[in-house]
Amino acid sequence: MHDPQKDDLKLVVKGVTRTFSAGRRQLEALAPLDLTVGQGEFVSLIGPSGCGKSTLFNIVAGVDTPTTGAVAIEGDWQGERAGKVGYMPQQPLLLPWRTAEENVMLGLDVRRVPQKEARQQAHELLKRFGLLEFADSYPATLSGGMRQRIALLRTILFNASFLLLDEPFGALDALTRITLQMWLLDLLESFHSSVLFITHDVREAILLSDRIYVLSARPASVLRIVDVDLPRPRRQQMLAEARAVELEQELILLLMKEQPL
Ligand SMILES: Nc1ncnc2c1ncn2[C@@H]1O[C@H](COP(=O)(O)OP(=O)(O)OP(=O)(O)O)[C@@H](O)[C@H]1O
Repeated sequence: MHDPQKDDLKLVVKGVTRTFSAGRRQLEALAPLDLTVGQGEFVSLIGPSGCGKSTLFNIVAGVDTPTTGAVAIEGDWQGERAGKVGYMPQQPLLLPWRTAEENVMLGLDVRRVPQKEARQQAHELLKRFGLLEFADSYPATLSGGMRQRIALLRTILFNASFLLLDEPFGALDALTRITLQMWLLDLLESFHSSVLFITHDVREAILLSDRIYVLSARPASVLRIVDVDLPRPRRQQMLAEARAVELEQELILLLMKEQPL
């Protein structure tokens, strides 16, 4: 499958379905699903629990294959997926025997960057994003928010150009979450990354995204595509402005229809 008109897109998901076999039962996780992410775009997926978001991520990352349909990264429908995306799963594992800096270096180790260069790059990144004082700390001594920052830097060093982030702030308290949202925006601005992002938090999706795909209950299909027409750079206070409140209401109403009682 080849569509030259879509070659300038970072990601094209076309007619993707995924059906799991659970014993003699068939479990349909994804209905035919289409979505795109443009170069440098931040796109969020929001939908009810268990609708199939992580399944879609696994397919885009190349960890799983679709039952039907296809995925293209940078216009390439056939090629190997692995290595083309920086994928941060819901519970990213930091290696407990490695310091924060050595964990950040992992993204480069996988790409076989020489140790000295990897350490230098990791060090620079920790410094640029305000984490240098934690460089020699082990994960067990870091707060949840700090661990997520380290995991995000590691993902960026693996592949900064296209990131799949599966609810990276889901387990954090509200204040830490807000701080990390702003930190992430700063990070992405430096790298001009394209991002596909999963969240359950409507306000988070509005603050960060250019576009939001609202997904139905399982099997996931696209209910609506919402353009977030708020200016950038984004600031937390914008969420109180009339347009943001309007978007929030629109999204909540859509999601409530999909939520089982
Ligand atoms: N390997 C598998 N075998 C069988 N069923 C699976 C498999 N992986 C996922 N599922 C099922 O597919 C459905 C979608 O799961 P998925 O984890 O993609 O949802 P999700 O939207 O990411 O959920 P959440 O929002 O809770 O993280 C669920 O019913 C899940 O039980």
